Amino acid sequence: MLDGTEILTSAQMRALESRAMASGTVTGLQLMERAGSAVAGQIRLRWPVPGRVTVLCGPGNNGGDGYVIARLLHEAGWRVRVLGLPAPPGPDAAQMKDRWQRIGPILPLTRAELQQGGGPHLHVDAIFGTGLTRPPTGEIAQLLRHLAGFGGDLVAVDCPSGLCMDSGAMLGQSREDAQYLLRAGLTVAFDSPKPGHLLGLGPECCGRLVIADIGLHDWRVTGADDPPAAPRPLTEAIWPEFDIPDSRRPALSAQKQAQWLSRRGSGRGHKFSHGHALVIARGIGHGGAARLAARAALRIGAGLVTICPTGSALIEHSAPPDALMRKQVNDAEDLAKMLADRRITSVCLGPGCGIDRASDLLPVLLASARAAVLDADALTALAMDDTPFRGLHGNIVLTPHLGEFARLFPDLARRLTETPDSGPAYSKLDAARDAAARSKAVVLLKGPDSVIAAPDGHAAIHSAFDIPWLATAGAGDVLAGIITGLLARGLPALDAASLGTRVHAKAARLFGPGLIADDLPDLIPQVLRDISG
Ligand SMILES: NC(=O)C1=CN([C@@H]2O[C@H](COP(=O)(O)OP(=O)(O)OC[C@H]3O[C@@H](n4cnc5c(N)ncnc54)[C@H](O)[C@@H]3O)[C@@H](O)[C@H]2O)[C@@H](O)CC1
Ligand SMILES: [K+]
Repeated sequence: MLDGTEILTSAQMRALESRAMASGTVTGLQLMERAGSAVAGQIRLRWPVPGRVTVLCGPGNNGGDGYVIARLLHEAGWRVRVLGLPAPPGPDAAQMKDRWQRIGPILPLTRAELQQGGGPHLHVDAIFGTGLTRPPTGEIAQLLRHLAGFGGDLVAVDCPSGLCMDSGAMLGQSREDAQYLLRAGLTVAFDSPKPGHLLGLGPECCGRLVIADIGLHDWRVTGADDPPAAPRPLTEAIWPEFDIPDSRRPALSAQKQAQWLSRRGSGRGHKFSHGHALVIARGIGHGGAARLAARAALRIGAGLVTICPTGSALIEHSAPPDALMRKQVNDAEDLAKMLADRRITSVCLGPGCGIDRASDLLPVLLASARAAVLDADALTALAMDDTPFRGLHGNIVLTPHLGEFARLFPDLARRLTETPDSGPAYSKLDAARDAAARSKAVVLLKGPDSVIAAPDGHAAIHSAFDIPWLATAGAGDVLAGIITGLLARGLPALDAASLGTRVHAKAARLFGPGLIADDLPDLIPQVLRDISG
């Protein structure tokens, strides 16, 4: 199984569809037929015995897809009831509506009508898709509330209605305290996942996400000679159930990352050709986090890894792994001396290191222009600085969780907590990109929906809602170590952060529930075997 695919925003998706239609090769009506047919096909695959279905059709093209689904399911022997609006939709959806009306009636799209449906059956939500721009109100809001509470089989067309496809927020509802959430068992989206499928409330609302090919691939971005309207920059989704299409990103694709991991070199390589990583530790009694990071850096393939506590704490690090080197770093002067050795290719600062020590060592580390991961206490130390981003550069990875992010970028974090009253709502993707542009470093904003963004706007989303057991003490230290090891091996920061996030999550998936952070590093070899296959 390969995992990783391009993500398009709603605007990028509309631009892609317009390019396809402008080419004269395909019409909007044909795209709508393909979209509806993809959803009907998924329904027939998963519910092979025709039953009863209510299709809820909204005012636009999402509703148009709904009329196609109704017709195709009717032809397949389903008993179909359609609820829709009296106002005429756009020309394509209007044609699809007409075709349905030759088969059956359209009942009012109201909560009262929905409740007339009788016993258990399937519901198809084709009310709003990428065109949602404001919170649903009035009768439709009432109906969505009812759908949210009813717990039957719900299939969403493109997305559950009310979800902002660019952010994963429910418009008009706070992220922390949503009043109602549609929870589909299945969401069939078209061409590419959108950020909202992967971020925020998206995964919870979408259920199983299927991306249907509707034949738009030839109009994707291909290279420098694309017209200016081309959708870019591209983002990458990393999600357990996707296949990788042939995506042409400047950053390494997941597939190329895997090839990079398994490259063998000339056979004459020595340990320094795989880099030398330093992991800064602290005084006595605080070494666990740094040891987790160092073990992970070794396992991901850094040629050498040296753990650097204060002199008094060296003894604490004498236990295995014996492959780990130890060297005392008592102060900034010691670190400067070590970094004079150009064979040291990356540094991990933060896990268990202490805020004061991180503050002391940061200026020397930044002045050395070394690739580095700044995690945990190093992020807090940065946030306490009057000029927190001075000296950061594109080969540094900042790895904040939301709390640390709020300390470093309070205004961006605040925007994330506001209740969105129009779309596209401000997303975690926007926040990570803004933070990367401001700090000039790569930002890995951690969570079940991790976003990795570079200062130039390239970004990846890693969705890991399926592994809640990864939220365990020390898991972040292991991730910092993995990324440090990849940086040591020479991988650019955006790729090191996205590949590191992927390896980390895969290790957690392999282990399953009951995981503790100590288990993760030793699972890395198996993950590497799996992904470089
Ligand atoms: N454009 C195309 O060629 C294709 C579009 N497809 C479908 O079309 C959808 C997008 O269609 P549309 O752009 O028509 O948008 P939607 O069908 O998502 O939205 C319908 C209309 O509702 C209005 N609206 C937005 N928020 C509202 C609110 N809170 N209350 C009431 N009305 C509101 C908007 O003005 C919009 O025109 C996609 O999600 C997909 O399902 C597919 O058929 C594939 C082809
Ligand atoms: K929908």
